[in-house]
Order: sequence, then structure tokens, then C-alpha cells
Amino acid sequence: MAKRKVIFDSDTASDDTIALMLASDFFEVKGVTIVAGNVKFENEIRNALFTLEYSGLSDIPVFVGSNRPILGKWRTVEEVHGKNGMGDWKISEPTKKPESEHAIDAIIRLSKEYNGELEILAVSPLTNLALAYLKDHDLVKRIRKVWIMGGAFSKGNTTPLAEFNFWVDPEAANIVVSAGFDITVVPWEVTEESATIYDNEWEKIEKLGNRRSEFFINVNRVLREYSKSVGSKGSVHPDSLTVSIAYDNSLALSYVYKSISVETCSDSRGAMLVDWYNQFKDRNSIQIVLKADEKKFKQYLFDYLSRA
Ligand SMILES: O=c1[nH]cnc2c1ncn2[C@@H]1O[C@H](CO)[C@@H](O)[C@H]1O
Repeated sequence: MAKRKVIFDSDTASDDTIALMLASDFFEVKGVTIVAGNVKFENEIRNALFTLEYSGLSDIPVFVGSNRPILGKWRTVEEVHGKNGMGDWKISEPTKKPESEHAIDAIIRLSKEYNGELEILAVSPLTNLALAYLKDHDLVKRIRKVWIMGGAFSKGNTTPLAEFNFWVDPEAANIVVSAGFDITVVPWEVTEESATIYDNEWEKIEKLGNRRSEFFINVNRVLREYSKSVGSKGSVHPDSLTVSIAYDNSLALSYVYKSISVETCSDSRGAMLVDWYNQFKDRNSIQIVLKADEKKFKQYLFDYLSRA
């Protein structure tokens, strides 16, 4: 069966790189679009280029997108991903270069080329997608599906209420979730519950001793330390889980269809509001994953890492 066609939208650092590798295995990746978020923008671009080169995927184009959120100030989180966003692993300078076409134009062009087929894997702040939509509203009709890693029900990883991707650009998140796209959102708590790699699993990956496992261990070393320092039981892999759910929706064990909005004010900025009781009748519903299949996710991940 032909692989589904996707764009991988990413603020490439640590788990984003593994998610990109999985995506290239599961899907036909038509392009990687870079957006401001996790670490210094130049490093995000370099990390995406390096990951593709390392994986023998140099033919996948990288498009540079927005280097800042639409409105707000944000901070990068090198403490989570390492100074270079690759767990402080000293990566070589990639020879591959990004394309000259802007990410927003690439999203619009590819959505026309693969009208009704193209899906977006957004494991990042939603700035690029929001801007593409603002430039061309008909994008909604051409994009088959948008998979989003973002939002928190109450346990924010960046502020008490906000998950990082929604917090970086809540204005963009609001534009995207209310535009009318067919959306699945995988919130932070779901990923912490089902996409945490525990010590015994980490050691198992380390023991594989191949190119892919070496990459995994190196890029996620700082993520693991950081995750543990804030109370998680291992390294948390939200982007890899989201890509796996996109590939196999049966990984979404429990979900609801509700509308959401994203707070844009002061201390609650980036918070996800779920309309649990359907009080806002005119808003479009999206799929919100409540529980994911940890076992199946880890099978996909280990299978990929073992096949190096
Ligand atoms: O503490 C963190 N753990 C895991 N991922 C994080 C963290 N901080 C920022 N991100 C980034 O934001 C999303 C998850 O909120 C992921 O897309 C990841 O790239």
C-alpha cells in the first residue's frame, strides 16, 4: 500500500528528531518545515538537516519557516534539550542545505500538489500552519488531517497550566484549532503517561548498539535528565507518540470530540480550554486523545530502533 503523504512541522530538538525518523519510516515525508520553539532557530534547522542526513534521507527537503511566534515573547528551552538541541551531542555540520522556498509557501504548494491527501504532523508551535492558513483559507479544504502534539489539561510543562507548544504561540494555536481542519490533538499528560522511556527500557535501547540506538541515546540524554529532574519517571517522548498515533490511530485508546480554545492572557497564556459540556455550540470539534496505548507505541519505537 502506498504510504500516506505528510509534512513534518518541527522545532527540531531531541525527541523531534526521533519523531522525524519514525515519520519517515511510516509516511512519505514531502517536506520538513521549521518553526521557532525549542532552541535557537539556527540549531533547529541544523538538527533537522543532520537528522535527515544521518538517516540517509537527504532527499527530503527542509523549508525554513517562522523564526518567531506571531505575537508573544517566548523563551527557548535549552535546559530540556541541551544547548544545541541535540543533548549536547557534538554533531557534524550537515552538508545538506535548506530550500529557498519559505515553509508557508511550501505548505500551500504541497497542499495543492497533493490536494485532499496531504496530512500535517505538527509536533511544534503552530505558527507556520496558522500563517499558511491566513495566507490561503482554502488550505482547510485541501489538507486531509492535522495531527498536533500540544496542550495540557491542567498539568503544564512550561507554566502551571500551559504545555510548551501551545504556550510558545497560543495565538497561532487558536487560529489553527478554530479554522475547521480535521484535527487530532495529543496533550502533554497523555504523552507523559504513555511515552516515558523508563531506565530499563533506556538500557535496552543502549544495548542495541547500532546507529539508530546510538542516535537515540545521544540526542535524548539531556531530555532524560531534565524530565527526571522535574518528576517524570524517565525521558518523555511526546512527538514520537504523536507521530505513532497519526500512523496507527488505534493507539488512541480513549478520546473525545470537543472544541478547544487556547488562553492568550498573562499567567494562563497557553492554557488549553476544553468545552467538555458543549457550551460553545458554534465551534468545531476536534479529537482529543485521553489515553494512548503505551505498549503498542513502545513496540513501534523499539522495532524502528532495532532495524538499524
Ligand atoms: O519538558 C519537556 N519535555 C518534553 N518535551 C518538551 C519539553 N519542553 C518542551 N518540549 C517540546 O514541546 C513539546 C512538549 O511540550 C514537544 O513538542 C517538545 O519538542
